[in-house]
Amino acid sequence: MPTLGQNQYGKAETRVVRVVRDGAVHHIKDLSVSVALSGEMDAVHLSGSNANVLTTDTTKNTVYAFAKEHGIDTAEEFGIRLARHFVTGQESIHRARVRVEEYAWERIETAGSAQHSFVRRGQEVRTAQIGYDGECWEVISGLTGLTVLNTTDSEFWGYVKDRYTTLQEAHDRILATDVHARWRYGWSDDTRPMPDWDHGYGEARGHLLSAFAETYSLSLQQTLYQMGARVIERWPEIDEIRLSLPNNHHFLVDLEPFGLTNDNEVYFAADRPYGLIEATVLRDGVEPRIPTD
Ligand SMILES: O=c1[nH]c(=O)c2[nH]c(=O)[nH]c2[nH]1
Repeated sequence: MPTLGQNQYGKAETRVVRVVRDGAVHHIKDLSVSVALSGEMDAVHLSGSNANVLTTDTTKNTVYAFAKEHGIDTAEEFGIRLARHFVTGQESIHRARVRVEEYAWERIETAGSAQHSFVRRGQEVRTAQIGYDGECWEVISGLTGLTVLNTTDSEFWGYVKDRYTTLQEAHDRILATDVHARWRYGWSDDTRPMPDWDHGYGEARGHLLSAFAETYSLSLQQTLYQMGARVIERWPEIDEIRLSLPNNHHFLVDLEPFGLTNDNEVYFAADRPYGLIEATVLRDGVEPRIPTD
């Protein structure tokens, strides 16, 4: 009989919006929560007994009930509360992974006094992944869709040239990317105080942006390393960071047919294909744990 390998189950992408009404001033949290549980699940796969199964419908309901009962402070705190509940609440469940995406809303400031209108903040999404096995915690926070661009201080030359190479060397190019970053906290033991998740997010985001802006880049790879290294050097709570950076190519348009020069002024922004530059940056002596895919 073939062997059952790794398995997990749960409700994916439960969308929960929690409104807190502080008089006329309202606050909003908008999350997508994906739960994956694993444990003693041989029987459900092999014999069809559901006796050990906490249903995915229940995991969805728990997300909504916890939003009401405990509120949503940070994505990380909410994920930790859920993971703890599933692992400690059911004997058959040994491990929980909770992934959270948070969509940021900003208040629309108006002349009047209304405090209940919001606008989505760009494409940026905050992410958190919580792992818990009943003993150790693993918190990987991050962001996607943070789009950045430098109009100078970027070169790319001196690369391998084979018979298929046509790329022209660039001594002053646009460098643009959509930052996808995941960073892993050293915190894993809940007898120790938890990091301040919101503060950590602000620190990591700020260091990523300042390193992107301040690096004179000879390749996106070099910029990536500088961004990751800056987070590791400046934020001691983070042990590992993985960055995935698409190279959003900006090609100079040939204006010669129109009798015009193009002195690094007019570009064609290509959306695909794109170079994809990915790497992990680690604190010295730390083992990598963030998945590479
Ligand atoms: O920063 C870059 N790194 C590359 O590896 C690469 N390859 C390429 O075609 N353009 C670029 N730019």
